[in-house]
Amino acid sequence: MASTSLFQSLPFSLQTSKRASPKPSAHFVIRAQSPISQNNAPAPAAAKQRRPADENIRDEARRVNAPHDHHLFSAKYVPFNADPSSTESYSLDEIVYRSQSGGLLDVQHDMAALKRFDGEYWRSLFDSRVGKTTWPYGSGVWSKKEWVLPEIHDDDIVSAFEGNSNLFWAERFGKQFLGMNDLWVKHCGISHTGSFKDLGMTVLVSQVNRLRKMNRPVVGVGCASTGDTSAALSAYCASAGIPSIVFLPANRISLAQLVQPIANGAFVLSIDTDFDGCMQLIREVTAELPIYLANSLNSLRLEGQKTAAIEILQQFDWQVPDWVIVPGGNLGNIYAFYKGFKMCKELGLVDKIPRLVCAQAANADPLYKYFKSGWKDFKPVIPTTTFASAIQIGDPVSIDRAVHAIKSCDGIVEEATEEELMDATMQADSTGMFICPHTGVALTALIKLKNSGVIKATDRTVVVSTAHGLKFTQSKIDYHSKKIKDMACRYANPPKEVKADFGSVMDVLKTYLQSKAH
Ligand SMILES: Cc1ncc(COP(=O)(O)O)c(C=O)c1O
Ligand SMILES: N[C@@H](CCOP(=O)(O)O)C(=O)O
Repeated sequence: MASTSLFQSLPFSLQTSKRASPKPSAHFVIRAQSPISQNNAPAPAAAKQRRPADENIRDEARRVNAPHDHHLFSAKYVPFNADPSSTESYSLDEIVYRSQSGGLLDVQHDMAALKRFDGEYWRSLFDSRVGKTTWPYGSGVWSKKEWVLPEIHDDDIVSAFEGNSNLFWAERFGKQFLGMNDLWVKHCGISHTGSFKDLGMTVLVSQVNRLRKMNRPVVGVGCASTGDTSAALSAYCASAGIPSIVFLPANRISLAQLVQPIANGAFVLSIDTDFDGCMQLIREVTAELPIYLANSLNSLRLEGQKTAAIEILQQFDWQVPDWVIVPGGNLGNIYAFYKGFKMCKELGLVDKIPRLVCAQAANADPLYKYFKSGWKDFKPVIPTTTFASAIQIGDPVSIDRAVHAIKSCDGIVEEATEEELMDATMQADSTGMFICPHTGVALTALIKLKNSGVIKATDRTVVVSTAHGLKFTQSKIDYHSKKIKDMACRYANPPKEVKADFGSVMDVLKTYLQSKAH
């Protein structure tokens, strides 16, 4: 449709958006009743009427959200980083994970359609949806629906109102350990299933829900997992009544992660191999059976994950941090962050993007080695055991995406030894956080880059925390009990055993208080 006829068919607020930057409503902005008063000053928000008792929030969305929002914007699969002359593309309703040449795919949005609205429009729209229970925009992912899966019907969305996670000012950690004043932790792990995977899984499972309603051959959804993808997949599938199948490397994931898909009713296969072995198997299986692939090889997932980057900008009132540090394993997330930041720049919400750091465990560091070789020679590695077990991955499926992201933003790859990542985790915990070992990997990268002068004391820096620390309690217990072989456990804080009498309790307390007195 030509842009002029499109604009003619739309209500006032949309037609004038380029010039007037209208304030959108909490629902989708394209509605006949514009909230802009005649002199263009924001009108006071009218109190929303409580919906009728027999109506739920999905019904309300069906009644209130304008029908236009499904047709204005669109997205399709294209080969990742394709030559501009390539015409290869696929509808998001097709079941396809690879390009004709066997390469990765990417979700490409109709940027021309999105650019009909200026940066101020998008900032206001996204800001207007935060902190609400409006379906589906109460989710931090679906509050950016036009940039995620624009064509899906609100009715098909499967959401736990994920996202909108805390951007935590790490005041004491920054000051005490780094001399930094502007250090932040984006707590993506404080989420429905305890990791950032919820952000991508709501998108993927929603699309599966749509495909099943269209009678596409999808009987179940499957993934290989180091624990977090399977937890998210099983929860979202259970919520939509869709069968989920998870391939887990036997004895390589934490108990808290293992129990999640079991409790959510997934079909759990514990397989005697590592993650890379499970990944290979699920790829073969999904090529043969009507099981939809839920790993980040499927580029739909990254559309949800990229909203964490947009959220960071939004939480800084659309100011851009200098650095964002992301732990990397299968390497989808580092690209998702890059894509989120890049879209914000391209669509005029911000004028630059941050430099990204991808942080890997030294025991599973193929991207780090590639970076250090000057991008000369990529070789998968055989990873060895790491406390950051969710990133124990030697042959990451998104290697090309990660390299593109790092190169495009003048990024850096760092790594952390087991002792470094555990010490950093415990140091952070000692300042009131309770982080997972993967976040410890990211903090180690920060410590190294700060010590070498690459990151400056005044740089605004965000460390992405990818999972909840409560999923990894065993590693913390081992550390605090000083039970880890060849590790000094310098920050261990073991409980003091004390006899059950007043005198003994008083003695240990006096000694403790003396050690703490200034
Ligand atoms: C807790 C946690 N952190 C980081 C990662 C790394 O993310 P990615 O695989 O997208 O690099 C994963 C999964 O791989 C994870 O589960
Ligand atoms: N850490 C992941 C590994 C798989 O990554 P994915 O993003 O490709 O699904 C997990 O938790 O399983």
